Amino acid sequence: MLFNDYSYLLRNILMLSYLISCYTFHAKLYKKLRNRIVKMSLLPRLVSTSVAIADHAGKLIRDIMSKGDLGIVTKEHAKDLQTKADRNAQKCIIGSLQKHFPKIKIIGEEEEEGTSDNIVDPSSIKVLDIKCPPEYENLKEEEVVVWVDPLDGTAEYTEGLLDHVTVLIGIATGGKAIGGIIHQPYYNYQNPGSPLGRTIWSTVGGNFGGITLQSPPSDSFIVTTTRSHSSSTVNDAVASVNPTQVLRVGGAGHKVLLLIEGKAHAYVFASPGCKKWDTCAPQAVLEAVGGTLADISGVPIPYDADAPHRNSTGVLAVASGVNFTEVLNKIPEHVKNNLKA
Ligand SMILES: Nc1ncnc2c1ncn2[C@@H]1O[C@H](COP(=O)(O)O)[C@@H](O)[C@H]1OP(=O)(O)O
Ligand SMILES: [Mg+2]
Ligand SMILES: [Mg+2]
Ligand SMILES: [Mg+2]
Repeated sequence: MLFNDYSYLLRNILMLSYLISCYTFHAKLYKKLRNRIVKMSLLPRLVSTSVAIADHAGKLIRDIMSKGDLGIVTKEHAKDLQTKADRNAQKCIIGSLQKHFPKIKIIGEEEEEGTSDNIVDPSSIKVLDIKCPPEYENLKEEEVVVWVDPLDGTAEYTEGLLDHVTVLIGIATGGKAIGGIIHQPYYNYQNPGSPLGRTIWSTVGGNFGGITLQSPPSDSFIVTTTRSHSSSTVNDAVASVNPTQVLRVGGAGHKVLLLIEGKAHAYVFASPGCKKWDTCAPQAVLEAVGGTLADISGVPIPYDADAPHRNSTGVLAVASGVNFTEVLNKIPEHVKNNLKA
């Protein structure tokens, strides 16, 4: 009896010391990771944190779709939709960015402000191997503008074209896009067994991750453009660059991923429909891999806090290795002038 009591006590002591050592180990690891992220300069810290935030927003987007009540409303016109997923993802992204970076300027597509629910837990932030170009080593929060599109490809989301959907977080300073996060919440959704969703990140002049750069075929010229916001000017611009194939797909983020993965040579959108939150993150990711994105006349798009939200002069982008000027020179004057008017 006495022996049993002792062995019971001994077992409990061993168990308790095991639990304490596990706790101490994890607490030390957590502290080490936190210290690493706190010691990083602002740009890599903002990119690493935004990757975790975009992943979390992607989960919210999938949850809303799986529950089936999308809460669709129209905004400025019949083809300008908003769902509960756009609203909830925006609240999560803005709330989380404000909590971690209180002094940065954040401009989001939707009216929703950040809330304290669904804030990204610091333990979900992984320290990624992000290179900070030397000119941004001493960047301050007050100098940064973040353009947020909580759900790009809303029309396609409502129609079940789920791989067209992305979450876009674009980081800008001095009017330039310098970092981007593109999260594709439904990547692989048609390949059960493969990991669902992926996140691509970049710093311009630094590095990128989450995607493998591939060159488009050299014996064709594939153009990607809108599927849900077409017009005669949009179609004239596409025809003018003599495509061998036209991929009409949704979302600015999705189209730029096609350029990076070698599935298209150029993205041509001669329409004032895209806004700064549609292009900032895609531009930063595309430029980090050697591609180019500007307006339909080749003029750089400004990303300062006071820049007009609308990209009224359209979008023209090419994959890495494609000559931007050659494509630009084929865009007719009447297309450029239509957008200037
Ligand atoms: N006419 C428009 N009205 C509202 N949003 C537009 C319009 N044209 C483009 N967009 C935005 O730009 C993205 C890319 O355009 P498209 O898919 O037509 O090529 C769209 O997914 C949409 O972003 P969002 O879905 O975030 O509202
Ligand atoms: Mg929208
Ligand atoms: Mg968008
Ligand atoms: Mg959107």
